[in-house]
Amino acid sequence: MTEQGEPLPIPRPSSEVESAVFEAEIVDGAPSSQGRSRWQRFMNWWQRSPRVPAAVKSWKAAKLAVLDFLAFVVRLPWRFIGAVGRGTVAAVRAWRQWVRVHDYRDAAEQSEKLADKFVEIRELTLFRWKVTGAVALASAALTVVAYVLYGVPALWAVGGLVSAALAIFGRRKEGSPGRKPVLSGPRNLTWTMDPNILVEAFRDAKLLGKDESLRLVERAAHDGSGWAVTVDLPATRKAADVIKHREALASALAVDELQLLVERVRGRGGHAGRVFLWVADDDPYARPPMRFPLLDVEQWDAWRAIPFGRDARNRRIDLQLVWTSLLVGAIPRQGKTFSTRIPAAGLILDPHARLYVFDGKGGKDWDAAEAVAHRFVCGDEIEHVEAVRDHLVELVAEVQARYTRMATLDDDTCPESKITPVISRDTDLGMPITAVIIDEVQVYLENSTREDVGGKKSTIGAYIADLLTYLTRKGPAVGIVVILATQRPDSNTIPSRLRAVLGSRFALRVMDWRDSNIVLGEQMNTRGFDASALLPSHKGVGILRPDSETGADALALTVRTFFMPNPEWRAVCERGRALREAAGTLTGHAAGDDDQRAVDPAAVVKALGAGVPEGLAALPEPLAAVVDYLGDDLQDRDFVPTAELVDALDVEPTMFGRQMGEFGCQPRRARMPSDDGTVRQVRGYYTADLRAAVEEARGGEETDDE
Ligand SMILES: Nc1ncnc2c1ncn2[C@@H]1O[C@H](COP(=O)(O)OP(=O)(O)OP(=O)(O)O)[C@@H](O)[C@H]1O
Repeated sequence: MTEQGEPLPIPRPSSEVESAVFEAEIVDGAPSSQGRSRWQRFMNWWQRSPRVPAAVKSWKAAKLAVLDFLAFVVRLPWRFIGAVGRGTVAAVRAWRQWVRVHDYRDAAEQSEKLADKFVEIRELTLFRWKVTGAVALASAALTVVAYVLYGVPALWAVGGLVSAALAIFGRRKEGSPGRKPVLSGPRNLTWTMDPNILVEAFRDAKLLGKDESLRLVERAAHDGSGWAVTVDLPATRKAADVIKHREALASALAVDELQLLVERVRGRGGHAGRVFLWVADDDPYARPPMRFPLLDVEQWDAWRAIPFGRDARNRRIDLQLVWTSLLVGAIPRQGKTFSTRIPAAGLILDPHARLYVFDGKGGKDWDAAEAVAHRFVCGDEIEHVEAVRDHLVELVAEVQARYTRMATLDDDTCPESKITPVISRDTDLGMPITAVIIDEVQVYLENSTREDVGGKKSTIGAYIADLLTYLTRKGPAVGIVVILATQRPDSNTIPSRLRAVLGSRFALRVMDWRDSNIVLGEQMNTRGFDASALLPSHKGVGILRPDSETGADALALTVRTFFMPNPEWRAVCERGRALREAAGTLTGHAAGDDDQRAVDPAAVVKALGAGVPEGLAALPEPLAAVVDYLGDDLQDRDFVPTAELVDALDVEPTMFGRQMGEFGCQPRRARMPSDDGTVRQVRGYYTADLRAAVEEARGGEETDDE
């Protein structure tokens, strides 16, 4: 793939499958319809007939068969020697057991009659030794006679017969104990030569049963910097389970799990049981940093997916931003700011995109963006937090205004009451793609300064969370893109109602699987994606879960982001400014205009309040999310099962239980009718307890305030 090639949002597991499709589609010339139909009938029969060997059904199959045959011929001598060795060991073992009368001895031992049978066993042992001696002498005599009569060829013939017999005796057979060395050699890469080892690895990883096997769709081939193979699982097994148990499979194949890529083959040529495996030759992420491709382009279009990084197979992964939003989470120093600057750079290089850049860290990571940002705040003092709040209020009002304006546009200009590329670039309409990029967003969200929002007591942090939730939920349709980066993605910091609407997620290394799930979504670790398994040395490497709305069909993938150090970032920002100056789109802070637009705060609060119950903004998480979810049910229902809340709020059950406990809400048992009409005991919360906790939380605030 070229650096400037078409975007590759979803890694496609096998180009082989694709090429087969193309071959079938290219039709050269047009034979007469009768001739063609006869030919087609013949081809149809040829392809489908079970009597025609698969190897002669297509060029590809024939090529594979020839390759298989050549590989078989090359491996034959080694396999023969191996089989003779195994046969010798097995034959000696069998003879030893026989000569020592093991079967008889064991039977006597089990019936506790060993002492009675001692004499018999001894006699039998002696007899068998004598037979062994007689056979050995007879064989030796026969060999000598053959040698005398026929010379050296006789020795070769005897040797050949004996070794063939041993090889047959020692051939690999399923379930033949004693033929397998206890300590088999390292498995890594041996499976590329012998598919049986791959099958064994699947069995060891408990992905196949004892009597099940794999079907090789494409034999192992070196592909890029690793080995690739495509297999079909037995009908009862799912590719999703292999992805889930990637770590077990990596262990069975004796490679680091970061080296093993497992993908389900989807679409044409794929099905739910077809798995593509790729095993990197070495650590695919321990390579020199990769230059950001957009450094070489003059300008970019924010509507196009932005080159974000490369996966283990070095395929470019692009990130679609319009219509979605992004949450980046990681522990410090893993590359959070650097990876957030990648999508930001794509937007900066589009002169029609407008940027709101807020940096809660207050360092110099983002200061170059000041030259292009419509609104810019850098710092964590109260005046900075207030400025962020005011800019977001302005933007919420802008979203409302955009919806109103869009309703007046004719169907040709605005066919779906959604922004289009044409609308976003029309300066008269004033609806450019607008990105809100906030680094260390927790600084603003955690600010607990009291704030009166529409006559109700709240905090600035909670208000900013509400504003961001609104922008993330309602903004995409009118061209708003929200990008948030944080080192604390827990539900106390980023309320679950905000997290739930952030479509794309990117988790660099985090402390444990819980944190990983908080960024990537519930249960992602059990589906094989855990950002705590990334190595500290893997800076800029994270798990990307693209928004399903953007058409990505991979659930998530590990990506090494492009690297853009400060001088290059600065150059991008300067180019963005020059582009805006040329296009006449440099506005706001960058153009020296920091005046806030006049906004009706009541209208904004009303907009936020739509769908948000009274006083919700003042409630701490996860209580606010519970109240938000229950709505009128908080009064109407008596009891809510914990499972229902955990499911609806997308929260981690243990942490949720602990947090609810802090508000005095302890889970209790209640009897509830289930779907099948039976009554079951379930754990959950009485709404009376929840209402009391809400009262307490609000009352507590008022007391604090006094
Ligand atoms: N894609 C990358 N490739 C190689 N190195 C990278 C990459 N991204 C980041 N780094 C390195 O990781 C270091 C930390 O990056 P960054 O400052 O973005 O981390 P952070 O998570 O934002 O840290 P903090 O939380 O302290 O702000 C950088 O100094 C950079 O050298």
